[in-house]
Amino acid sequence: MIDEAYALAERGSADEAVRLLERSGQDGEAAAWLELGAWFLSGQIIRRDLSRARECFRLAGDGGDAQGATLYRNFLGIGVGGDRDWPGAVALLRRAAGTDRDAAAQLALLEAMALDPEGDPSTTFAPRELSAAPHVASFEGFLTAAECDYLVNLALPIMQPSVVVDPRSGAMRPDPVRTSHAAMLAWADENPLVHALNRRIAAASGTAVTAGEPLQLLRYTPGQEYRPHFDALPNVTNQRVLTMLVYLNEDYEGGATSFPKSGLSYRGKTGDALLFRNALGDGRPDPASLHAGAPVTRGTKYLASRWIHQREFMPMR
Ligand SMILES: O=C(O)CCC(=O)C(=O)O
Ligand SMILES: [Fe+2]
Repeated sequence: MIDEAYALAERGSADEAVRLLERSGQDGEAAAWLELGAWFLSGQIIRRDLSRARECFRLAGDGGDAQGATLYRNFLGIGVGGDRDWPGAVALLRRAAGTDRDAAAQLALLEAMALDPEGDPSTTFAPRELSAAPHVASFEGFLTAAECDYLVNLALPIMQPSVVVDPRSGAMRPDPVRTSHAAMLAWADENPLVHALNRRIAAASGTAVTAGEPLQLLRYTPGQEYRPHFDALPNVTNQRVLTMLVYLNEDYEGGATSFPKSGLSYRGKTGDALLFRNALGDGRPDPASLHAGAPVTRGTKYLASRWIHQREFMPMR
């Protein structure tokens, strides 16, 4: 039936393909709702419609599809395709935790956090200033060791060679400047635990959580590095003004984050975070923000990286 829907869409009958998936969904085929939700989310076969995607994932989950249930819960926790309902997302997580090990792991970590009813940290963060130009600050013990382990285990099965933004075309492509592997936690992978960590990053950096690009989890094995580069992009109107890095482990050698213009070099312990400013007041890249991840010489370095823009990065409706 899903093959049939694809065949219809390829022949130009996308509306008919949608109706076919809807009919199978109504007949109890939960996988049809999941498929249709994916179509509405990607926008490749039919026009992107995030609220319809969210509704399809809800129907898939209600029909017993575990992936649909996960996607609906993630969208509810973030606020994609409709109102954000944090208590609702946590309640769904609690209901799933009996049979779903990942849901149980998320719930245990969330319950150990001091969060307000919206999922924002109820504590404040004290940065330690490391350098004024470029502006760099650290937050020691920003994530717990258990939170770091959770992120590493989440990333391992979905790691891909890292990409960079091509400054001419704007497209993402692999480049020898960045030889690590990375997992990008887009909305579908931004589960309530990841979302709570993104809100912690937003609170500590004094930014809106919607201004962040998807959290990236990076893995560097010996010889891999991120050569000197700027996170800020030339000629954009919604600049990547800040970067937050969180060091997820410490049992490796080499791999320090360094700022060649100021001579600052930082190697966080497990759970430490580094926040730096990439742009000048007017949004132009700050030349002093040049930085690098030095080659790892032994062991494996795991890092979480979040690029933060001036305004909302991607509309959620
Ligand atoms: O690996 C590092 O220490 C630097 C990572 C980095 O520069 C980035 O993710 O933008
Ligand atoms: Fe960077």
